[in-house]
Amino acid sequence: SADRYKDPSQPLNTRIDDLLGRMTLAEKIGQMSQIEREKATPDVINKYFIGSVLSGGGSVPEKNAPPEAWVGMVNGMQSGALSTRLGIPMLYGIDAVHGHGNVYKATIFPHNVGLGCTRDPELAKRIGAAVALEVRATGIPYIFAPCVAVCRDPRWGRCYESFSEHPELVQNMTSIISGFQGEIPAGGTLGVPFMAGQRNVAACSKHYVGDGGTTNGINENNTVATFHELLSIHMPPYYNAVIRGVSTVMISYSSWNGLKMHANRFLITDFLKKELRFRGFVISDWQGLDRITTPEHADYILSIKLGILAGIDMVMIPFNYTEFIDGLTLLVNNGTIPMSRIDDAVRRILRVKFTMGLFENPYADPSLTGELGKQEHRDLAREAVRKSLVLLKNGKPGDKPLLPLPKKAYGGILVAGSHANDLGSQCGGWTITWQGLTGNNLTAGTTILDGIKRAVVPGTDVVYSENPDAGFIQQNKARFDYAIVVVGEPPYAETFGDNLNLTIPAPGPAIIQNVCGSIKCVVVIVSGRPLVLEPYINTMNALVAAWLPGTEGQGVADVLFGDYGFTGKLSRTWFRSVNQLPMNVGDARYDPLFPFGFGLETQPS
Ligand SMILES: OC[C@@H]1[C@@H](O)[C@H](O)[C@@H](O)c2nc(-c3ccccc3)cn21
Repeated sequence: SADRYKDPSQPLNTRIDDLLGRMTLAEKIGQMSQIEREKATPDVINKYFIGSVLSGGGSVPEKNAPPEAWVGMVNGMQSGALSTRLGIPMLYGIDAVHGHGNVYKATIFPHNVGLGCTRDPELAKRIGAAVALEVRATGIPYIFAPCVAVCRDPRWGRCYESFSEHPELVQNMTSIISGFQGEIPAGGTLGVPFMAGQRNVAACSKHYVGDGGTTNGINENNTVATFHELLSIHMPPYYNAVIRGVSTVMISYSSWNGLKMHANRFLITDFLKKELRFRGFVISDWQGLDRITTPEHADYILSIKLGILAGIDMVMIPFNYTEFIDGLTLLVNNGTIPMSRIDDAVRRILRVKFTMGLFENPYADPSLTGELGKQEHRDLAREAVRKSLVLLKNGKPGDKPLLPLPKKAYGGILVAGSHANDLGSQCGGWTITWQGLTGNNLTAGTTILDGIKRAVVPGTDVVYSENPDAGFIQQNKARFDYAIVVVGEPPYAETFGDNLNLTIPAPGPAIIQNVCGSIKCVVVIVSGRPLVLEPYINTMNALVAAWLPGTEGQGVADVLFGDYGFTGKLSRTWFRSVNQLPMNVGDARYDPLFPFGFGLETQPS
């Protein structure tokens, strides 16, 4: 019979059943294998029937690769997949967690901690749609986003990837999935994988489950919680993600009450697949199987057995693919893993690939390359920056408000602090490289200082000094109308961001004390999370949390100078001292410097 699986007019399950029925074990296991692009030559993809390829953080075809280079790379790999006996297209995945972060000149949006402060699910959806277009500009149809972690301790290095400590706010921001994948139309079926068309991407809600609840925020560690606490704090965003038709779910490195999530059959199969009726595919994290054992990779056969039997469908291997393929083949052939488990995994993978139209559209749409870094997307990102900033203080007690700042400053304006003129630091981790970069050469964007200079009336003297010394300040303190001090955290990702003291890195505190001690100042904090502020807050006239705004630094000036009012509200509790942590809204003992939901407002001037 003609290959019915190739006929898009056939019902979805007919296509899946027809194709599955034709597949050898090797072809099935190939579909469950995701490898890193460094290993993914067309020949390897063809020979091992590889179903998916990824770019790890910073893994690019060449430095500053243009969209065309990405398209060429992905299409080359795809040709390897389509030349196999059954011609099942491969699925290329990448972390587009605040815009297409790995790609030179992509629009970088505020990280999720800032988006949570906008309280604007519609904005998040618009951002998702824009990110989907920038990802498609590079020929990629699948992203490992959104992270729907409910970060309960800001000492966690990934707290900025979480929309909020409050599960309901995270649930509301899952609207970004409907931006990435498109909105399920009225009359459409909720709760099954959905993708509207070829200007959308398949999404991945991560990391299932409880990644944001580990002890002391230690990355990949243990989340101690009753089942009720897990369901009420960490699980809610997955209900919304599944209903919105999220195509995939990624498993967390962390453990729940001492059991590795990657080996948790109850939560992956019995709860996510059966109770929540998730119909897409479950993907491991990078070497997630290896890390089931301590030390990691100590018994890879055991890892494969536990992970696959738990219900993982696709494995982000990502390098030792022959070891994985051989190991899984052995476990099926010796009856340890039943063919029914393999068929469930492949069925889910094929459902996503058929649903997203990958069989009909395996190659990139070259007409979309112009979507990367498009001004319209940058304007959207700038709007998101404006709405994400939170005004925490505006004038000392008894003083009149300092913000909005006057655009005319007769004596001039002093701008100080490393983060005023550092595009990389304002973007944070997952930007160009995995850990992110400092400096201004990493990609295209505008720094906070650029924005300030463009906002003030022409001729206004804007003096930038990264770390002005006491002498300079004494000589000039009568000169400047006011100062803007921008300090914060360096870029980081994952474990590198774990931090138990959460102090503003030096010389930030000294700059605050030196400048604000002599000149009226507004302090802008560029960070992935709340930091220790209490010792300095009285010297500041005004204080703004800017989070990790991304490439559109002008959005900061837009609200500082009153083109737009401040509207942002804290998505996280701002603690007084790390000794209080973890401390979240709703806790019996709750004594924050600024509570969840706090944010002063200003009117546009
Ligand atoms: O980039 C792919 C995935 C990403 O989607 C996950 O959110 C994240 O947990 C992650 N960590 C690594 C990773 C960790 C350590 C060394 C090398 C890579 C890889 N990845």
